[in-house]
Amino acid sequence: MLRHRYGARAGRGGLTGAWLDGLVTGDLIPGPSGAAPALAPVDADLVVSLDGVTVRRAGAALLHHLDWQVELDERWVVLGPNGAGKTTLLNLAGGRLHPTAGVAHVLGEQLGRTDVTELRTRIGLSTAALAERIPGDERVVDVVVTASWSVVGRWREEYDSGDEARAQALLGQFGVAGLANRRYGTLSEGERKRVQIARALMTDPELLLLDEPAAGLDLGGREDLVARLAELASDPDAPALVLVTHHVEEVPPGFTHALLLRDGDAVAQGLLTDVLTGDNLSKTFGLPLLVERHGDRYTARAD
Ligand SMILES: Nc1ncnc2c1ncn2[C@@H]1O[C@H](COP(=O)(O)OP(=O)(O)OP(=O)(O)O)[C@@H](O)[C@H]1O
Repeated sequence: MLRHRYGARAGRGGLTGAWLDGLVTGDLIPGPSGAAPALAPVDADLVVSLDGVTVRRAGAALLHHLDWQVELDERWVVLGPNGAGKTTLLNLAGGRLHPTAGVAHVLGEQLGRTDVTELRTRIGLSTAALAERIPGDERVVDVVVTASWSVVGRWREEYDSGDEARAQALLGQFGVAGLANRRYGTLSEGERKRVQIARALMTDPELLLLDEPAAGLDLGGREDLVARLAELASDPDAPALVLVTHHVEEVPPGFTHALLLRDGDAVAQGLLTDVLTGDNLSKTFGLPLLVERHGDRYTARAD
């Protein structure tokens, strides 16, 4: 079992692992015997780089020839209707699945040519599928601390006081320190979401992927979570962030970029202020929408 090494992240200095040593832009990394050589990523600051990526399942393209790049200091929101391919994209960026076609690099590693077990230790992922696996009788602090060993459900793994202290601090960062000794199953949906994000941050990841973190929250819970994510987004030491949502109201201040997906295709992508327009959102959701910006927040309604 592979233990995460939290705190090992070397600031925001870029991906300077040995794999890049001696390589220049466009150099070829030798592939496995018989396989085509892989192109090195062009920029060491790229956290995610998709080049013509397609993901097919049961004959359907869940993602279709997608080009997308996330840099170290960027905070992305991925918006789109049900079935657009958002979770598929997060699972790809999280090293949970490989492209059917095209080339995907995550944290400098090419999917399909790297040990994803190692890669996953560098990525914080919070999805409904992972949340469903958390035992209801687990202590909240254990839900967070067990991320160190990539397990859900504390068993015989060993943790030291530093692990527990970090888990407590993260729970505090998300306003749920007082719940540390409660059973996870007794928490409200809003409290669970915050615990899940604290868990995803436990390993000091270089990339944090959040799938619909505000889903199921009431208005107060949503606003509280949006404020806490805005705080995270403004922290220069925070990992690169990718947040999936259906609602522009859930875009936290400080997020910098947006990708709009529909039926596995990118409708628009780039700077948030350029991308979150009525035209783009209307194409994405398939109905005429009016999008308004109020300071650093957005609203949308049928036009
Ligand atoms: N293993 C699979 N086999 C066949 N189709 C799949 C598979 N996994 C996902 N799909 C389909 O791919 C499409 C995209 O799924 P995905 O979960 O990525 O969408 P999404 O944008 O996250 O949707 P939602 O907003 O409803 O969560 C959906 O139509 C889904 O039914």
